[in-house]
Amino acid sequence: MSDLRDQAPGAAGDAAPYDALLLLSFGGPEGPDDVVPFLENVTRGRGIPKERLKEVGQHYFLFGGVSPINDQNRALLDALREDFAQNSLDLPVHWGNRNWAPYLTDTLREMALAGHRRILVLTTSAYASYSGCRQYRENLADALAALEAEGIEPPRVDKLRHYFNHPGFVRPMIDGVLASLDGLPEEVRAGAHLAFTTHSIPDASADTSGPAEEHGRGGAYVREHLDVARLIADAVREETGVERPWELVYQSRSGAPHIPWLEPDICDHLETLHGKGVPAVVMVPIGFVSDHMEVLYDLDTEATAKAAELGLPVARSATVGADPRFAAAVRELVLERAATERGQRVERCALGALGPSHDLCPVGCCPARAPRPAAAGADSPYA
Ligand SMILES: CC1=C(CCC(=O)O)c2cc3nc(cc4[nH]c(cc5[nH]c(cc1n2)c(C)c5CCC(=O)O)c(CCC(=O)O)c4C)C(CCC(=O)O)=C3C
Ligand SMILES: [Fe+2]
Repeated sequence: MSDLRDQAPGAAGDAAPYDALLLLSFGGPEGPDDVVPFLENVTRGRGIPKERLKEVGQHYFLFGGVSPINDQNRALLDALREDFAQNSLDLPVHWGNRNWAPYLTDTLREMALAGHRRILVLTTSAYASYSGCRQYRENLADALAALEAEGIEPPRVDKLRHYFNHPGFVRPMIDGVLASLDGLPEEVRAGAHLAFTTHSIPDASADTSGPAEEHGRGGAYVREHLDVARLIADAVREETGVERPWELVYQSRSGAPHIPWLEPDICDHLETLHGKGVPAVVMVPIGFVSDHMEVLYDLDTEATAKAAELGLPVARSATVGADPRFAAAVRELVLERAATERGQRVERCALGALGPSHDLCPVGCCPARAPRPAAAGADSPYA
């Protein structure tokens, strides 16, 4: 039976009970003097070897000490505001980061003082994992605790569901792969492999990613990436009429060498494919929402140099960035969640085999090594 309230006039642009959207991201340095303090923020208490930090610092210095992530978030903010305005969704959009200015606590304080009481959070991470989900929820809990300590009533925060399988996230990447294939020399195009790539994480955090009942080898993190990779590979096959082999591989490993992280690494993978006589490869960075430093350095610089050394033609396909289809997807997710919170039944759009992700992370979802308070989940100490 259809719920009449679903069709109520005016409901299309109604974000109630939410009164603001918060874009929550990683943050990055904006000049050479920022690089070391930024890396200190990122790695505080996380046991990254000094050598690795020096190396990663060099990646930033190679680009003038400027991470691309902040300008990409500014572009996403513009795209969201434009999409909301064009679709009569009256919802202010704010921005705060985990590791660099504008810091999350400062943004939340401004939002609370401006009177926002129910805030919906969009993170720049599409998949389940400790780094991409729970750690942001811990950051939210820390920020809310800081406001409380200042005598400010903390607003209520909810987090949008994972959007890895939303068509507004997947479709732009399909088009990116098609464009990359077009850019390859014609004689190698049909034989090109697709190498889907994402951030490596420790095996132990992959295995415990997602809700507890989904834990197991690779966990939700690997399963979600495999689902997106298969969706893109299927669409590309349908649209080009060519069956291309594909694999999910990893990049940007850090941590101590004796701790197992997800493999194979993209560079080793390129070497393996070259050894097998594969004529070309499209690297598809499905793990990244925009062209982060991991994309500019680890793929466009390091892996591309490796391929040149091998004499293997490669292309790197586009990330979603501020694509208007992604902005529209965020609007749909906001309206979906708002309607759900109002007790209405809504369609939850999702492609692939896994279905729409949960709204509320259950207890035991993507656990931390050392438990800490996390907001916007079933185990949140806040309402
Ligand atoms: C899964 C995942 C994402 C994707 C989801 C998401 O987007 O959140 C992501 C994103 C990002 N990671 C970033 C940068 C860094 N990540 C590091 C370290 C680590 N990342 C990890 C995982 C992830 N990271 C892990 C398990 C570590 C080990 C230490 C720890 O357990 O915390 C380090 C320390 C040095 C190093 O070891 O590499 C840096 C500098 C930037 C900014 C890039 C820019 O400036 O454009 C972004 C978007
Ligand atoms: Fe990272």
